[in-house]
Amino acid sequence: MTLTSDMEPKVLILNAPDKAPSDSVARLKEMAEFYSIEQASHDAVAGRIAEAVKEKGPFVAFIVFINWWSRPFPWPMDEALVGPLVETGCKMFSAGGAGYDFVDVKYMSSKGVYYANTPKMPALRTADSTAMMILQALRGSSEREADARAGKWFDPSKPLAKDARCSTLGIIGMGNIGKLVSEHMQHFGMKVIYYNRNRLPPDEEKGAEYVSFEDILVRSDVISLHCPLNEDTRHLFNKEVFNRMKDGIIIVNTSRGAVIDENALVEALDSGKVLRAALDVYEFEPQIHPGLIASKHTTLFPHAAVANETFERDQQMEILLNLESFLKTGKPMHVVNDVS
Ligand SMILES: O=C(O)C(=O)CO
Repeated sequence: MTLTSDMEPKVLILNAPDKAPSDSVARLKEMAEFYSIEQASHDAVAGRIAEAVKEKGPFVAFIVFINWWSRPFPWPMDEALVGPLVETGCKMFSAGGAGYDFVDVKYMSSKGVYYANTPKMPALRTADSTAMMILQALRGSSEREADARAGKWFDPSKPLAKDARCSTLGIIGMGNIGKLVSEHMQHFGMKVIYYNRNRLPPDEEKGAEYVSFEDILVRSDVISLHCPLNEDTRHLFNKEVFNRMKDGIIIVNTSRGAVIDENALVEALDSGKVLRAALDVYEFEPQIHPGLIASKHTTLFPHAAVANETFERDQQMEILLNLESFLKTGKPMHVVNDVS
């Protein structure tokens, strides 16, 4: 759909884009009228949307400025939440996040409306943090730090750090984040193998070797997860799959918590099958499994791998670019479901 000049497009926003550069916001204000509602629970936001549609609609787009830390989330972004917008002609939805497991994309596609994510800006930060977490797990930094804080000097009888140069990294999911992690870790001398639904074109592999899922399990010393959460990947790592991995495997997860069965991971950490785990995401956020907190062999982040002082500015910009592209061409920049 292309917006014609005789239309005065209205855009509904959830929270203000308070970190985006003011000139980009001003530019968009010349292209559309904005109405905003505030973040709350799913049902409260559903009510606010229905009211806004009735009083100020119809809207052509709905964009959302919330980050991973501000609760309550209004998710899922489903028919109950956005139905009144869809039914009155809203054609584009966008929120921050490379992941979009909180969006009912099937519903949006069935209604011929776009969902646009922000794949680029989170990827840079998450890949940096993942590289740090892989190194931390290889070196057992949490155990070392706990010893130092407890006044215990270095004890070489404990398992020594693993050498990145002698280790193979298995990446599951070779999208924007997986590719950056592959490049980062090759700089530290790791051999990188990857599994993805489809093999990448050779010029995008950049030294990583495409292998089967089974090969990832049996050849990797470290496995880093970068796949989306969906029906196929929920509990991809379960008890039976952990058992097929090398003894002493290291698991790093900055994708989505539910890709791992957390009970099975805790069991595998306790038995030593998994030597260490470095995690940013959890099955039941914001709760962290008590077994992961109790384990000496975990490095834990509170879904903050993406967070740094420039992130919100850049993510808000990426959402605004989706909107700008939609207002100019009828199609957002980063569509997840190409309904055109
Ligand atoms: O971008 C995302 O999907 C995130 O979860 C950021 O950590």
